[in-house]
Amino acid sequence: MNNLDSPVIIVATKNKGKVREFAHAFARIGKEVKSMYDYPDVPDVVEDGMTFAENAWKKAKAVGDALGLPVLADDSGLCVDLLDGAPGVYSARYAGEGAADADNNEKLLSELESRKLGEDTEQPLLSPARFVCSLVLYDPATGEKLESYGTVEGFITSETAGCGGFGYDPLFYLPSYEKTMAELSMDQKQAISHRGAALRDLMTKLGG
Ligand SMILES: O=c1nc[nH]c2c1ncn2[C@H]1C[C@H](O)[C@@H](COP(=O)(O)OP(=O)(O)OP(=O)(O)O)O1
Ligand SMILES: [Mg+2]
Repeated sequence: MNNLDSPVIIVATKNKGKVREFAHAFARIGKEVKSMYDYPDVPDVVEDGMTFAENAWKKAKAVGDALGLPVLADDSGLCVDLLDGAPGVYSARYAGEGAADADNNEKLLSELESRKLGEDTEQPLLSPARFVCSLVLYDPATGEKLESYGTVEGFITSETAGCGGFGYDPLFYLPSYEKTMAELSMDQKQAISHRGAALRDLMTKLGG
């Protein structure tokens, strides 16, 4: 598998936050990122897998085969201990199909608050949680598939803070920074995030 030799990396995503992060990461090694916004005719992929890895593979396979070009797919999400790992693979549609990030964040807080009835709801850190990212690089010419994985541990906090990042970042608190993920710079997020870790894992597996 040597498709990272190409000057253009196609990422099988319509998430603009992911596109920004991949563009930033790959720019460091002189690569341009294209996304599904550059290939509007590629149909949406049904993400009905039971795991992040399964969904990443579904996206990579469907888009790679449709384009006849190597692609990178990302399936990621948030797993919250107090919610037994939810929203997990349902993170993007936690508040319903087509939900906006703000709706999902609100749903997360209301679910956590309802679980904590009778306890001290004033406490700012509601539950330990982790972000998870599965990446799949797929080359339809050879059928080769390379998988990587990354996580980051934190806590869900009771009030949103910060306007960087995307998704659940404003509620994801990192004790070592005393900040939410949305208060970090893109470089800081990349250094510690599930996506940054999965990208480093991928680079290692590609041999550098
Ligand atoms: O770094 C992150 N910071 C905050 N939230 C995040 C992050 N990474 C994933 N998430 C959340 C957002 C979304 O609710 C779900 C991903 O769902 P996921 O299906 O992988 O992506 P998506 O539907 O937004 O775009 P696409 O499938 O086209 O890649 O997890
Ligand atoms: Mg999705």
